Amino acid sequence: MSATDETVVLPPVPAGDPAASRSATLDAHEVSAWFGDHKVLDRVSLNMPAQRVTALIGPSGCGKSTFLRILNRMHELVPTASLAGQVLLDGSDIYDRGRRITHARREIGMVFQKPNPFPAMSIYDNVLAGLKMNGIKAGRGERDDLVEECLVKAGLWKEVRDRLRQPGGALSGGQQQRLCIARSLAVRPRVLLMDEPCSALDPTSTRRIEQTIGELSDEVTIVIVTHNMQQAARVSHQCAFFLAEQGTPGVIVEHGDTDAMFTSPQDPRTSDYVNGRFG
Ligand SMILES: Nc1ncnc2c1ncn2[C@@H]1O[C@H](COP(=O)(O)OP(=O)(O)OP(=O)(O)O)[C@@H](O)[C@H]1O
Repeated sequence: MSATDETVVLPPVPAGDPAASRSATLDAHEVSAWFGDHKVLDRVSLNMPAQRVTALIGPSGCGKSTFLRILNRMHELVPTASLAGQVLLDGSDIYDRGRRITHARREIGMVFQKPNPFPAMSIYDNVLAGLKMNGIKAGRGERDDLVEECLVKAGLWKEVRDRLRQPGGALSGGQQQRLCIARSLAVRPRVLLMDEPCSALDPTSTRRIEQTIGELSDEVTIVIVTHNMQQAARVSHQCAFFLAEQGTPGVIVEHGDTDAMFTSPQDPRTSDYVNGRFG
């Protein structure tokens, strides 16, 4: 990422209930994707409601990460990549020609599989790193408040409040991942995408991140890719089961309320997958 030429101000914390209002609904409509002439997703539609956690599940290679990256315009960073369809953020298409790519990425943040803080940069500066990249101005007092706000929300404040000037790289893996979540939150996104955020973490750190996801879900829409069925059951409100059968592009076989997907799936392939019979 690079600094942008636009200068914007930090979206205000809404008065009253800060949680309620920035979360937005994301709607994927008939999304198809290719790498070169290899089609990897075929007309995938999914509604990801505001203030809800949506889990994307399915075997390796079925297109979950590609779909996730399409949701904040990261797919187009791959030179051979192309796509069709629409992604609507509260009704407006993030791929509209008049819409800046930086705007989509600011509104729709991403947390990756491997924690990727800037290791030599202080914890404090790590949280604020996204502001500079997005050309967001904030005064000193505002920055201090924002660092505390985001670290509290990411569930890290109590552990680092006395060492904010120490390097981010000195934290444990789980703490680094929560620091990355805090960094994503600093630009006040409306949606947070998480691509297997716990796969590099131990069980204790994993449960701590899951707790953070639960705490955040009121204020930011969360879409998470996970291979861990217990995790999908624990953290998500709804699930979408992706599958790419015998070299065909990935599709959503079934989606719906998480409890229903796990207890009474409609499609036998979903049942087989959530019960660990393949994948
Ligand atoms: N940069 C790329 N260039 C070419 N093909 C790619 C690229 N990234 C992914 N693919 C292909 O797209 C298909 C979907 O991959 P994707 O990573 O989205 O699946 P996934 O379900 O997230 O898999 P996993 O669970 O293993 O991460 C696969 O066939 C993969 O090989």
